[in-house]
Amino acid sequence: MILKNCVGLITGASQGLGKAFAESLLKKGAQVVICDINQAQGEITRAEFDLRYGPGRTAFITCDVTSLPQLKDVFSQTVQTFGRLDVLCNNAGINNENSWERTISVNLVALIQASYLALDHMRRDRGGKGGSIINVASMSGFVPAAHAPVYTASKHGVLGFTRSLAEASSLGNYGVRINALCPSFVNTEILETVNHEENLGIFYQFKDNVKNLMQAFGVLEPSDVANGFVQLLEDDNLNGAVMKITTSKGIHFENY
Ligand SMILES: NC(=O)C1=CN([C@@H]2O[C@H](COP(=O)(O)OP(=O)(O)OC[C@H]3O[C@@H](n4cnc5c(N)ncnc54)[C@H](O)[C@@H]3O)[C@@H](O)[C@H]2O)C=CC1
Ligand SMILES: CC/C=C\C[C@H](O)/C=C/C=C\C=C\C=C\C(=O)[C@@H](O)C/C=C\CCC(=O)O
Repeated sequence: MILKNCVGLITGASQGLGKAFAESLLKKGAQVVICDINQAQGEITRAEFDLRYGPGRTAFITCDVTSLPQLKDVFSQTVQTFGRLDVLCNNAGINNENSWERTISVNLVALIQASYLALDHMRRDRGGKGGSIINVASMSGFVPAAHAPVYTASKHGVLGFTRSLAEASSLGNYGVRINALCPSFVNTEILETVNHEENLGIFYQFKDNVKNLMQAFGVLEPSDVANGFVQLLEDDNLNGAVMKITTSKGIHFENY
């Protein structure tokens, strides 16, 4: 996909990885819609992008991705504002074993809902122009995590859903590529959750285990992951791919 002039929608993009993904699209000449439950930070990020990349290329929409009406409104506003939708990145995610139902709602259910809404706009077999969906999973889709069993389950679900929807898209000639991104630990706010019992709940006793993992495996920067994000978008041969990004091996793919 040529990213210049494309339109990308990224969930949970007020900060962290989503913000880095949005910026990588802007650098390629695309237009972006960033949506997030954190309105204050989202407005700050939009203003920052307006200054850096010019006004009118970034829209921010406040949205709780677990609300289907709000999610539908984001897609409608995206097409109303920029005329089309070429890229969806399901990035919004939380790590909370206490509110584990919400963790599943944000990390998996909302990702599924948004993927289906994007397909409604993109599918060539229904008059769309095709497109690309990137679902943000995690290396916890491969490595057990005593501190976060439900978070881990949500990311395993993202991988299964992504690979299966990609198969459906291929067999059904949707013209939509659907791939997964599995970063190892990245220097963002979510890493802070390991220090809070309100996040880890009964698994707080294992907080040192995950800190040892971070020590062993290292911590990436968002820009390292954004490079993989762009590769998944620009390489039209990739559909159903599971890209891993680690400090030890960099960008590589799971061969199932
Ligand atoms: N930081 C890391 O070590 C890794 C993160 N990931 C994944 O990357 C994605 C992005 O997380 P990070 O940028 O690292 O953390 P982050 O906590 O900085 O960013 C998450 C963003 O999602 C937003 N968000 C949370 N719940 C939402 C909701 N209901 N509706 C809309 N937005 C919501 C937050 O406001 C925040 O802006 C997540 O899916 C996470 O699981 C995957 C592997 C490693
Ligand atoms: C607690 C913070 C919340 C979320 C951060 C993130 O989603 C959780 C990650 C959990 C585990 C990360 C494991 C990282 C492993 C590596 O970096 C690899 O180098 C070693 C593991 C497997 C090697 C297989 C391979 O690289 O293909």
